[in-house]
Amino acid sequence: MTRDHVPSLAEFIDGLDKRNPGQPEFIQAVKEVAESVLGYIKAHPKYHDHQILERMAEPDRVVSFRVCWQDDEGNVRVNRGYRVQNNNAIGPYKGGIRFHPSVNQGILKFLAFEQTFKNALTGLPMGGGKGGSNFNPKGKSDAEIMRFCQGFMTELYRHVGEDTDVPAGDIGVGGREIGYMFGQYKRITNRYVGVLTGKGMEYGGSPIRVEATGYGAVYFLQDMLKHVDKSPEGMVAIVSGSGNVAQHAVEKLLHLGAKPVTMSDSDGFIYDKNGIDEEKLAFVKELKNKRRGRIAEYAEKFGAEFHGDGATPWRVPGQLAVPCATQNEVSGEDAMVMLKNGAIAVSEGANMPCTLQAVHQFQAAKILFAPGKAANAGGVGVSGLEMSQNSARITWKEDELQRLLRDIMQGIHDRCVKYGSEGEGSRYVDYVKGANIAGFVKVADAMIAQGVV
Ligand SMILES: NC(=O)C1=CN([C@@H]2O[C@H](COP(=O)(O)OP(=O)(O)OC[C@H]3O[C@@H](n4cnc5c(N)ncnc54)[C@H](OP(=O)(O)O)[C@@H]3O)[C@@H](O)[C@H]2O)C=CC1
Ligand SMILES: O=C(O)CCC(=O)C(=O)O
Repeated sequence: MTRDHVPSLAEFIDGLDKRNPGQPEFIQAVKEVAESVLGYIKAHPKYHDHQILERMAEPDRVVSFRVCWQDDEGNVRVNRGYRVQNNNAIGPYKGGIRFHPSVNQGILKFLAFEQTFKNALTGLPMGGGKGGSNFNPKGKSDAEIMRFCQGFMTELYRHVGEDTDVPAGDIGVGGREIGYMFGQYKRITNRYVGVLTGKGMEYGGSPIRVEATGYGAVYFLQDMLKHVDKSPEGMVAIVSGSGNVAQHAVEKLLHLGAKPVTMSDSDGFIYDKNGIDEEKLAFVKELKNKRRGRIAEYAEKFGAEFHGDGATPWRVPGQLAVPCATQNEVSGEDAMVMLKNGAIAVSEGANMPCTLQAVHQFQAAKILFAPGKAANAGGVGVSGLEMSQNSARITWKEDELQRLLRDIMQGIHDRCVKYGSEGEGSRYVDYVKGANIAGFVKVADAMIAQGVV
């Protein structure tokens, strides 16, 4: 690539594809960003001179390791663990750990790349990383989970630290797993530091970290609606997932007077025409967080519909959609049906839940569409605040954190509007473009200031 030739999208993706074979999710995540920023790079040649996008799309480091553990029958089991440290131009690497059988290097590279932009959007000093393992926590006993977490941290501890890389939870990793990993880090290093976020309140956690991702995604939805003089009150909301993010998205939708009617897990989804209320949500929390059961039980208990065989809820009519399960759960076809059914706003609680085809459908229809790197940044935002509290060895009050989360989400919305507005005479904001350019500029300027490294 010559210095005076900014690559076309096709040229850029062709090179990326060749360098990253068999990693479709990573290519997809980078392509979505490249679609937004290549024009901006053309207009600001310093970013091309410094090869910023090419550098951002090549992780600083990918660590892969063996995790050995023993199951309850005494069998030795082997899994693969990873940490992808994508970019630390604006702060220590930061991002969750995922335990799911689908985890591979390409999926973690996509998540670490997204995280770099997301963390920049929060306005806090955090670089981007992500880790995980192909370990399947489903059906494992508590003792097996503990032994696996200890095995995972026995290698990971060399690569993380409160000023180096600070992991947190993600799919399959919640408070229980963070506790076991924190205990093992402390045992190996004999140091009591904020090396992980999402910790329990008894040992350095932050108020509202548990709620922050789901609440934040709904705050972002509220801000997008407010920008066009609307509010979520009275609107029907389609939610997927039933884990941490989905539960708190449903909770905040209820606070704001919306009517959530669906939730899901990998077996299928429930459709409750009467609406999921506080009491029904309390049942889901107990089912998923304590008994670790399946969402189908909701349908039996409350007489709602259950659609099995891994069905997703996107054909259920509703004005609002908050996908909170996993990547690529909303196809282009789903998007068409949602638009036909009257969807006016989509806020991605999960990371990249919409395929690129779905994103293009929403952009073409000019509905309100918030990409995950903007909409679900509340979780990592409060993680950043947990890091600050740990450094100062204090815990702030819950209402202060509630206020700070609201401010962070408002700040992200404003940054998206700054770079994603269509211009005079139009109120339409392309939040994908806005989030990508705002995140890019912040990281890019820091990289340029720090030289060719
Ligand atoms: N936790 C956080 O703070 C943040 C999470 N996110 C993103 O939000 C999403 C959900 O995370 P979180 O709620 O923490 O995870 P949880 O593990 O708490 O819940 C995940 C939910 O998604 C479902 N799910 C997972 N994988 C699949 C799949 N392949 N197909 C269908 N359903 C699936 C799970 O069902 P089942 O139990 O059957 O697998 C479960 O209902 C992820 O994309 C994550 O990256 C983003 C920002 C922060
Ligand atoms: O809280 C964190 O550090 C990261 C949360 C996360 O994994 C994400 O934002 O996708």
